[in-house]
Amino acid sequence: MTAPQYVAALDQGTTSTRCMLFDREGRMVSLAQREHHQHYPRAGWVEHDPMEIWDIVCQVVPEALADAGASPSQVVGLGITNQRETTVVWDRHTGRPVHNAIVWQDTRSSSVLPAVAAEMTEADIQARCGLPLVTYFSGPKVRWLLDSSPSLRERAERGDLLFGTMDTWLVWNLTGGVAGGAHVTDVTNASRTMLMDLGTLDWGPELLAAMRVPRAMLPEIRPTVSSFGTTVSPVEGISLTAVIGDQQASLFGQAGFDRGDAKCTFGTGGFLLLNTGPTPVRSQHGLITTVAHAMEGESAAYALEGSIAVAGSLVQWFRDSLGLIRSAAEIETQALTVPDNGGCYVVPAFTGLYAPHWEPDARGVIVGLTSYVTKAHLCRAVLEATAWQTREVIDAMNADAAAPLERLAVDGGMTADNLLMQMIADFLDIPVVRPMVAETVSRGAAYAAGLGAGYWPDREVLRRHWRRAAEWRPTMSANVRDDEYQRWRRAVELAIGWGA
Ligand SMILES: Nc1ncnc2c1ncn2[C@@H]1O[C@H](COP(=O)(O)OP(=O)(O)O)[C@@H](O)[C@H]1O
Ligand SMILES: O=P(O)(O)OC[C@H](O)CO
Repeated sequence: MTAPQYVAALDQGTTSTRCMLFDREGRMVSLAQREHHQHYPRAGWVEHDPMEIWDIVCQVVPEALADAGASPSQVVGLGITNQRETTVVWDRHTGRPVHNAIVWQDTRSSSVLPAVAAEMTEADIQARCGLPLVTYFSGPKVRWLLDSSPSLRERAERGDLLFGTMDTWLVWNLTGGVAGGAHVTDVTNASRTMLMDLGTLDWGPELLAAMRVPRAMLPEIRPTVSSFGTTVSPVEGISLTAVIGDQQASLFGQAGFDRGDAKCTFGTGGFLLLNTGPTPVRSQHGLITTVAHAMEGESAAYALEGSIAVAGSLVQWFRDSLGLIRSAAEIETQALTVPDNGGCYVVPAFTGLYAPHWEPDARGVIVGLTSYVTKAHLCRAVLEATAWQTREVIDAMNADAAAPLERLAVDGGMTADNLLMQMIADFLDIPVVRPMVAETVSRGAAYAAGLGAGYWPDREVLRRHWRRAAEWRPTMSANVRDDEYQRWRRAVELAIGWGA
């Protein structure tokens, strides 16, 4: 009997790293997962230790293989998916990072934005890369790092330092590191750096000049599904056949291959992506333009994205910083004990507001407090904050897109919360559907890697794996919805500018 074959996904996320193996029917056969530390050296700064993350990768990949009883030769391909924008700079000779990774949520680069804007107008930047000039993306983070030390800039210009998002850092280490690791990224990750020109899908010289990023430190950009090398560590001989940013991966994992397909992932943040097909669509309503995926030999598919910085992380803050709940799931049990928010609204603008506002100076507010308000009302307002933020990005998406979304496909850790899913259906006034497998990020990376390895013949086969697990239909009256939305908007107005 021949040994079974699998495809693997390595998902390096904001809070944890997971490795999963999938079989030909798209079933997950093993999972290994570890969390890494979050470092908050100052208010607004968020860092990860790239060496800790690499160590975790060295644990979870062999563990996932062992869990499935599989040898590396039984894995036809590995797909890497990752938290996007998070910036790593390391020395190509020693393999050591020169600084902790600067995480996508980190706002320290606000200090360099005026200098960038002086070299290139915001409108020009957005026209070239599809992104607003804010701290979220990698380019300003690299500029902050190199501006912070003349010696780092000198080493970067000499070609001694390498830049990468998490995918690049991991592929370089997986393929040998200082002993000849591949310095590569894929087009979805590159589209988040603010350094890639959306027209050419290559590094844009004008953007590099504005961000003062030397070309010598940048990886080669490849299609999402293509050859990224072969692993030499922590296990030998697995082909890296796909790399894809995690939010694009969940669109792919929900079989969102074609124009008009959309999904929203609710994890640390919330990310709504609409596949707009082979032509980039420029938003007039505060969404960003990004690459959805690119298959070797085909033109790229683009997406409109509505990014919400704080979704599940508000629940974590309630649990870990305020200690008001013991587990994330308790937010729902508490919220279910009251019929409404008691007049209270939470706008979690911890790192400013992302789409559709892009207000870096916004800060979190809780409004409507009276002595009537209890912990349960606050818990309800926490969940409503995610649902209203989703309504704002859906409104922007519907205003930009040819046709309004008729239903919303969802995934991510927060979709375990039935009350939240019902709120989203109510606030958006469309059905919300959740697929059977909520692990759509890893699934998307596995799909891409499996297509690259010829494990699956085409995307049609994968589309058949999608199964609906649950659906929530709107039940709220239009009057209540409209009144509540007005109150939410007033709360948002109070948040905007608070941190200026
Ligand atoms: N039952 C729940 N209700 C509300 N939020 C939840 C629930 N379970 C998990 N979460 C939130 O979901 C997030 C984890 O989701 P996950 O998709 O694993 O995130 P990520 O991939 O961004 O690390 C956490 O921020 C957590 O607070
Ligand atoms: O790792 P996640 O799931 O929090 O996703 C983070 C996003 O990629 C940030 O853009």
